[in-house]
Amino acid sequence: MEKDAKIYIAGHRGMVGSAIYRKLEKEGFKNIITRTSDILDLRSQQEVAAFFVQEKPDYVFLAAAKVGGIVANNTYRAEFLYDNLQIQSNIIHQSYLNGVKKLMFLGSSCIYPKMAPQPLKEDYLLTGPLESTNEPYAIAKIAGIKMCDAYRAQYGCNYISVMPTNLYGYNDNYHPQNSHVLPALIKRFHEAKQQNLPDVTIWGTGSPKREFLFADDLAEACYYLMQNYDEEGLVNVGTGEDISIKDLALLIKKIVDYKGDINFDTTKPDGTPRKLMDVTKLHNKGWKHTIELEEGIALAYNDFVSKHVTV
Ligand SMILES: NC(=O)C1=CN([C@@H]2O[C@H](COP(=O)(O)OP(=O)(O)OC[C@H]3O[C@@H](n4cnc5c(N)ncnc54)[C@H](OP(=O)(O)O)[C@@H]3O)[C@@H](O)[C@H]2O)C=CC1
Ligand SMILES: C[C@H]1O[C@H](OP(=O)(O)OP(=O)(O)OC[C@H]2O[C@@H](n3cnc4c(=O)[nH]c(N)nc43)[C@H](O)[C@@H]2O)[C@@H](O)[C@@H](O)C1=O
Repeated sequence: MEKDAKIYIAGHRGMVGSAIYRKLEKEGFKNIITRTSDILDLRSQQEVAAFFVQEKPDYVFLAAAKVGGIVANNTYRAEFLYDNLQIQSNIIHQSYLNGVKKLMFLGSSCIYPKMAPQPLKEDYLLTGPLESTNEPYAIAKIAGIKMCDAYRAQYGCNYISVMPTNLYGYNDNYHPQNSHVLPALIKRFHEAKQQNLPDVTIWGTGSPKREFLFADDLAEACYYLMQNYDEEGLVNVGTGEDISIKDLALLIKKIVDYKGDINFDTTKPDGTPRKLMDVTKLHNKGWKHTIELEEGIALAYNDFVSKHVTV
């Protein structure tokens, strides 16, 4: 990307979009364009078409999506399918019509089959049934990958698909029901400490394993791949290491310095037992994460405390 190129970050107020924005600013890009969802509803074909005709961006980071944790995905199944299909279809198609030079589509590790062998290699896509709690979201994300590939095959568009593992970091969503596990537990342990509560409840059995990447590391990877990767298909972005939810809870408890007990609400879903990314392809392309989990959680916790997040 040329330093004066016009770059559109869709979803720039979100956790990932804001990290990409910071990275591009740090690298000296001055022509970054953004719109909040109240100004531009990316589900609207008319609004997105008018925006692309007006702005004619050179490059697009597609980091806008309907996003949430296991319960949000399972509850708002229609919205996770409709919103994500609309947002990504509108942006990808208008990018084609308006001559965007390169587009990055962000998917998720939940696109892989629930019981796929571990670690998850890129070619396990569409080899088995999906995890039911996030099937609508995963179907939308798989459609996004296939749409990028179809526009590459038929029209020669340089659209790439990046599959991040579970993310956390600055500007995360701390909603008690709709967030992902890591921000949910930061908030719950922090509030339990403040209120001297005797215990904290964790959803599920604690046995599922997840891999976590700090959002600023993902932004570094996105920037690197935008410069150095031009292939069809998908590329995993993660750390290649995972942790059980129980051990994650113990780590957050330690960082927050909460002294009470932990118990488990097994009426809540566990989701996929494990989804560890195989990051061989990413490493072979020349990129590796730098922020380890304990350091990243401390950074996210400080961000949470500094903003006195309320929901
Ligand atoms: N968080 C995670 O653990 C993971 C995320 N991802 C992917 O990364 C990407 C970014 O996720 P993340 O940053 O966490 O999500 P956030 O919820 O933090 O941000 C999503 C952004 O999308 C925008 N958006 C949503 N709906 C609309 C709409 N109808 N019109 C316009 N803008 C809209 C929002 O804009 P506004 O603020 O203006 O309302 C928001 O800034 C997504 O594609 C997600 O699937 C992948 C793997 C894991
Ligand atoms: C990124 C990814 O995010 C979603 O999938 P997920 O990996 O299952 O994400 P999660 O962070 O919500 O849960 C991880 C694990 O943690 C457990 N857990 C414990 N206690 C809490 C808790 O308090 N909140 C949450 N949310 N989970 C908890 C929870 O029961 C589960 O076993 C997808 O829907 C999909 O959208 C997607 O791509």
